[in-house]
Amino acid sequence: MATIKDVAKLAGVSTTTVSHVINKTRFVAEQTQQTVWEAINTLHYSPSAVARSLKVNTTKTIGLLSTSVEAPYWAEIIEAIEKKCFQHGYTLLLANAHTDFDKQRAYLSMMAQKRVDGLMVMCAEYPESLLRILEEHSQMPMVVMDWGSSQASFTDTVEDNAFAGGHLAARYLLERGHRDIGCIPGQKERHTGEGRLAGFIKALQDAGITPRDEWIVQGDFESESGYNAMQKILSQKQRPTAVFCGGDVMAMGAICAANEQGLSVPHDISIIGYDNIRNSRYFSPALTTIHQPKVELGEKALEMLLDRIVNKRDTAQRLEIHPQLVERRSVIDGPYIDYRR
Ligand SMILES: Nc1nc2[nH]cnc2c(=O)[nH]1
Repeated sequence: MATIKDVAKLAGVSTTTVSHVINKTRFVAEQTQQTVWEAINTLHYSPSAVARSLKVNTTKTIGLLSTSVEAPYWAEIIEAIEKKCFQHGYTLLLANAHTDFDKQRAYLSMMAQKRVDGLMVMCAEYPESLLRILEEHSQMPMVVMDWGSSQASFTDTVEDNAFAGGHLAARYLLERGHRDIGCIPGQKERHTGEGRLAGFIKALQDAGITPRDEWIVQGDFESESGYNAMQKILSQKQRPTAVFCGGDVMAMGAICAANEQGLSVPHDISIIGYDNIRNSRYFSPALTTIHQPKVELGEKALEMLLDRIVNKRDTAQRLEIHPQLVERRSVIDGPYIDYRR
């Protein structure tokens, strides 16, 4: 592989001049620049990022400590981050730790050793042990993307207003004349599980309805859990007329369970999801859902992190995104439509 010395020799200049041409760090005469680039192209020389990093003390690399890329929700956020990183000339280093603490610790240490310029964190669950090691690594500029309203002085955060989104979903069902409403939330340990459920419960209580425990069946954001939870809800003597699923993928499982029991969504039971994953428009029926601004979440988080890196900001910032209702075909009017308050 050609080295910078080979390029300098072929171009008849010093290695310092080659370096200045590549990095545009000092004026070099037009003709000399051209000779150097011709030598670079002839030798297929590729400048060493390692050597550059040692010189300028940045690696132009962003680390992402995440959960998985398997679920569409994560995939859409990570895609947005990766695109933005590319636009800004950064390489994204992806570390899926699957809520495994040993893996999270190992990856954090690798990111630190690789001298990433900044760290994005999307670990889904934040037990004390994880928070402690994140704080231990807070010499790296950091943004935590899914930690809700939690405030920490060592990192930037993004508030996704999960409570407001759950409230919005339940309010919509109430306004469409449903009062017997079930829920399949994601894990309580996750802000998107607990926050969305809390908003749902509050909306029912505000409408004078006591949520029925037997209609709130725990899911885990996977389609199988939505399927099993819906089977459990439908096996009861009295059934709800509508169900709020705390994630679209669980809604997909729930629709499948209803269909297999000979029920039609929305005519026999209405279903509303959350996330507005790309494919939810192609569910059968097209899913009414709460839009989580995933692209905005990824982009805003990265921009906040770059601000920390480039402008050396060291005070914590918090940005917000806001969920929105997307009406499609999986909810119809319930039996109380004429008695709405
Ligand atoms: N799969 C998955 N989807 C989500 N949507 C919102 N939160 C989550 C999560 O933790 N996992």
